[in-house]
Amino acid sequence: MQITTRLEFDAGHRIPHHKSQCRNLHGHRYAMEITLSGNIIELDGASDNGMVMDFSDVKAIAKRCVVDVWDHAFLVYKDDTVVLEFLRSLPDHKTVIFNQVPTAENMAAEAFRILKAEYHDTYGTQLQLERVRLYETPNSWADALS
Ligand SMILES: Nc1nc2c(c(=O)[nH]1)N=C([C@H](O)[C@H](O)COP(=O)(O)OP(=O)(O)OP(=O)(O)O)CN2
Ligand SMILES: [Zn+2]
Repeated sequence: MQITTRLEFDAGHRIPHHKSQCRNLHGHRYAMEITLSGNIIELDGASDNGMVMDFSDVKAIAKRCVVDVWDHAFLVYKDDTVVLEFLRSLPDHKTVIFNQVPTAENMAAEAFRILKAEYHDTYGTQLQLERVRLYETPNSWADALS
């Protein structure tokens, strides 16, 4: 069985050497879909009986580990020195430094890497993270898969 839940956040970024307008500083309303697989919990009386994992618990982990970190931050590539220097000049600015250019692909891969370690198979139901889908716009997304 697979389940998917969706969270949204706002962030700024740029793609430094992009051939077109994405080299400019700009932002997106990102959406992130988390897909988990596992057997359904069968435990009479448990809050999550009949679920792979409670959606609220799936979201709480994704929020704490990724969304709250990236929301209303500027996501900057570590070698984008001119922008990094500028961001460092702003007092208390929320900046997240990426080891790769913050494309939808690299963001999905980074979110997957972070979250994979956070969803634990506590009931022995083979629970595991299957996919992180990161929408950069309503029309374009990247999938990081297990
Ligand atoms: N494979 C990828 N291509 C592009 C990425 C990316 O992360 N992966 N990112 C960008 C830019 O960040 C840009 O902001 C998005 O590009 P684009 O789809 O052209 O933007 P639109 O506003 O035209 O998108 P709509 O879907 O029409 O709203 C570029 N390419
Ligand atoms: Zn963009």
